[in-house]
Amino acid sequence: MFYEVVIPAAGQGKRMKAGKNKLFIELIDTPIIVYTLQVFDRDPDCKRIILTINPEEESIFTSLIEQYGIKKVTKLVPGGKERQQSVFNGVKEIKEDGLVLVHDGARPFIDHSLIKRLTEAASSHGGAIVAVPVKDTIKKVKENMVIETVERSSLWAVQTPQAFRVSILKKAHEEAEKDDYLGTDDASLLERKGQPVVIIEGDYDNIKITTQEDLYFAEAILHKKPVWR
Ligand SMILES: Nc1ccn([C@@H]2O[C@H](COP(=O)(O)OP(=O)(O)OP(=O)(O)O)[C@@H](O)[C@H]2O)c(=O)n1
Ligand SMILES: C[C@](O)(CO)[C@H](O)COP(=O)(O)O
Repeated sequence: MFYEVVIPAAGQGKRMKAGKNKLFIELIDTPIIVYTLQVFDRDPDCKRIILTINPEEESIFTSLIEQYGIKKVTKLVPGGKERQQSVFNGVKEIKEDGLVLVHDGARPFIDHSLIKRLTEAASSHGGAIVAVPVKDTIKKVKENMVIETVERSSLWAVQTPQAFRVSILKKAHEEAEKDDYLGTDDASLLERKGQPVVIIEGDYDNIKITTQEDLYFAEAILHKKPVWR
């Protein structure tokens, strides 16, 4: 299944405390965002990459795309204050009502077989996301007091890519914008309107590089599975 991918890369990396967009931090010798871009650039099913960026970082992105020979980035789109706005700005660039994947620039460790399973599920259900079963016990806490232990067997830690029919995702974003609703992932914009979303079991290696600790997890993953090198 052919698809287009929107990669939100316009964040500030505040939790990384690196004083810059964390996507430019190098893992071994290559910036995080390059690993992510290369996965899709090398996927024959990927028709094009739409990258949403902070316009002040355009020259950095442009030189990385050139230096690493990334071919499928057809558009650098200005991101927004929130991830959701960055994604929507990217989705608006898509004219055909085919399949679109939304994938965090901060998640470099995904592979083509998982993408294939995801796009097949999305083409028959309208929306599909990657997730892994939660391993920790999760509790709801209020003012430092535990108020509820959440039944773990039904909990999944959601990742990206998230795959959708373009028209369904566009409508969900339009409605969320109209309702001033902000979600932390794109699937939540469909869920709130009763749209079906299926889960595909992914991989614990598919981490989102968010805080300093994730950098050494990431280097360990790269050494274990150099497929991304
Ligand atoms: N306004 C935003 C916020 C986030 N992102 C992107 O969405 C992905 C997931 O967001 P996150 O991991 O939270 O990145 P940051 O927002 O940069 O991190 P922080 O919240 O720590 O600032 C990242 O690739 C990030 O670049 C984006 O395009 N636009
Ligand atoms: C979309 C996501 O990666 C799914 O887990 C996550 O919600 C992004 O959250 P962030 O705070 O924008 O990184």
